[in-house]
This record gives sequence, structure tokens and C-alpha cells, in this order.
Amino acid sequence: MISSMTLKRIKITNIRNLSQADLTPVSRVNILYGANGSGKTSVLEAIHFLATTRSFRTSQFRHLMSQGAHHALVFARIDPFSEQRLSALGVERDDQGGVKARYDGRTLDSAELAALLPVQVIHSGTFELLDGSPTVRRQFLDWGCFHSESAFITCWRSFKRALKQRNSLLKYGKIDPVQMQVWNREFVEQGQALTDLRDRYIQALIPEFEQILSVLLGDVPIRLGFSAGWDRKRALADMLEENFARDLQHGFTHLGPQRADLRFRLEQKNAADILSRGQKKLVVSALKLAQGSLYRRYSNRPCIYLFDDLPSELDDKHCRLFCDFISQSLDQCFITCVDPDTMTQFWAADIDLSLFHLDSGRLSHKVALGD
Ligand SMILES: Nc1ncnc2c1ncn2[C@@H]1O[C@H](COP(=O)(O)OP(=O)(O)OP(=O)(O)O)[C@@H](O)[C@H]1O
Repeated sequence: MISSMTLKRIKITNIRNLSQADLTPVSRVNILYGANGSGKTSVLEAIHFLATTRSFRTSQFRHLMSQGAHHALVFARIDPFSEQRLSALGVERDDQGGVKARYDGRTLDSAELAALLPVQVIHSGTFELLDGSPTVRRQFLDWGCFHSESAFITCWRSFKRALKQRNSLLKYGKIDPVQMQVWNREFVEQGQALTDLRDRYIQALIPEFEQILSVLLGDVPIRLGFSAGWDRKRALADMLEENFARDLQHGFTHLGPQRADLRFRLEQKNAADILSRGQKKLVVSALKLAQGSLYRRYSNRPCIYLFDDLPSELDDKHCRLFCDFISQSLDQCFITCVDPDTMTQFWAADIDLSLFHLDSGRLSHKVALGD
């Protein structure tokens, strides 16, 4: 039985055009509608901030905080482990760089917060999973590994540290062979473990992705593949040794798990070069929904999904398929759209659904479907 982790009450202070907003969502489908610029995405940003301390659209926090404000705060009541009691989660950042996440009276670090409130966003930037830089795809992959393997975070941090130390030795040119050997050994050990975790995760994700894609998009044979960051016919240690002169010349480590990537192929070509925008949206959505589905299987807990402008790029048929799929999951969803009629027509009458209206940064609760 999957627990019913949901956000029960959300209070937002100083996120973009929301100086104060208070929302009591339902546990399944929450539709936020309003005119362009009314603040719908800002609500999603607030939830993402609560779950991660960051924006999903900008790396600069000052753009997420309301203009002229000195701090932003999002507070929620949640029951993440189905204990039938609500706990308080508050995330706050100020314009001096201070970040604080408090849950149930204690401070959380970023990994604890991420584990507490797994959130998936699908917005216009999610297309980057197909045609953006490999960094975006590694982040996607590592989100899945983090939530499915408890060993991942330690391994990932150790590998990052080894890579950083190795690169700084290479960069400053004065190689102490003993130190180099230490960091090479750590790079290989942690890098191999990291790659094994990523590989295992991808092998579990592929059938899930293909199944969801066939529901959302039909019979479009997109193949998802994993590239480890070096030719895996060669041992990682041998590869480091063979590339040492080149690494030293350029002052960084060329190959290894820091170059891992995902590939999407359609008829032997790069899928991003062939698919339409609507098809791309369905592919990246299938990826994110597949991650949520695996997460539920591993943890017995649902995810929180943020769908920014869900109907854009999709025709009615695909929008309906999308909503049908969401209806069958147990995730809590927040969906933005301009016109509520475009979205409300796609749901079964008995779905747990609520409508919220945004108007110039003011949020009001409308009726639940069927009320
Ligand atoms: N840091 C900020 N402080 C105050 N207002 C901001 C800030 N950043 C953005 N805004 C404004 O907040 C408003 C709401 O933006 P938001 O992206 O949430 O709108 P939206 O309802 O999702 O619109 P659309 O339908 O066009 O996507 C916009 O008018 C935007 O200019």
C-alpha cells in the first residue's frame, strides 16, 4: 500500500509576485488557472523551493524572491510517512545567501530535504532533457539514483571530491605522484561504483519509460541508452593511465563518469532532431513519469508533480491520455493552465480535484470538480 504523502497546507511569502499566498490543496489534482503573468508558475516555483530550496527556472535566487523583499519563506504541513499526523516544514532564504530548512523542529541539510519531499517538474525547460547539455541529463539520472539507492549520495560525493582533487593537481601542474595515485584510486573506485548504480537504475527505468511512452505517444520506437562517460570495454583505471598526458596538457580529467550521458535514438538518429515539439513534450514527460513510477516502487511513497502549462503543445487527444495516466497514479499534482475549461474536461467525475484561481498574485480557491 502506497502512503499518501501530500502537501496539506502551503503558505507562501515573497516568491515572485506572490507576496502572501495560502493554499490548501487536495491530495491528487490541483489546477491553478489565471491570465498570463497572474502567478501560476510562481506557485509551482514556491513548491519547488520548499522541496529543494531552489528555483526550477533560474539559478539566481534573487529572481525567485519578490522584488524589494529581503527574504522568502514557504511553509507547509505534510505527513510524508503516513503517520496520520501533520508535521511542519519551512524553507527560508534571505538576500544575504542564508538558507534554512526546518522539519518537525530540526534543521535539514539539502540531501535530507530532497529525500523528504521528492518533486518532479515538467515545464518548457524540461525539453533540455532531449536537446540540452549532458549536465541536465546527468542531473535527471542522478535524481533517480539518489532516490532509489541509499549508497548513491556518499558514492557521488566521494567521486566528486576525487575528481576535484585530481583536476586541481592537473591544473597546477605540480604532480605529487603519491597524491595523484591516491586520488586516481579513489576516482576509479567511486567512479566504478557510481557507474554501476547509474547503469542499474537506467536498466530499471528503460522498460518503465517505454511502457509509459507507448501509452502517451503510441508506437514511436524511441530507444533510451546510457553512456558511462568512457568506453566501458576499457577498465576505468587503464583509461585514466592512457589519457594522463592529455589530461595534464589541458589541466582536467577528460573521460569518466563526469561525462556520463543518456542517448535518445529514433530510427538510428538523434530523436531530438526528428520529433515535433508535442512529441518531445510527451517523451520528456514519459521520462519524468517513469521516474516517479520507479520511485513509488522503491519507496512506497508517491511524488509531487508540478506541470507548468500542461496543455501547451498537446492536442486534446494527447492531453486526455496524459490526464488519464496521471489519474491512475497516486501522486499529488499541481497543474497550471490559462483556461480552466481546457483542463477540467479531461478528468473522471470522481477524481479528487480542486481549482485555484490566480489574479495578479492573489490566489483564491474555487470549487472542486463536481461541486
Ligand atoms: N522577483 C519577482 N518579483 C516580483 N514579481 C515577479 C518576479 N519575477 C517575476 N515576477 C512577475 O510575476 C508575475 C507572475 O509570473 P508567473 O510566471 O508566475 O506567471 P504565470 O501566471 O505563470 O504566467 P504565464 O501564463 O504567462 O506563464 C509576472 O508578471 C512576472 O513578471
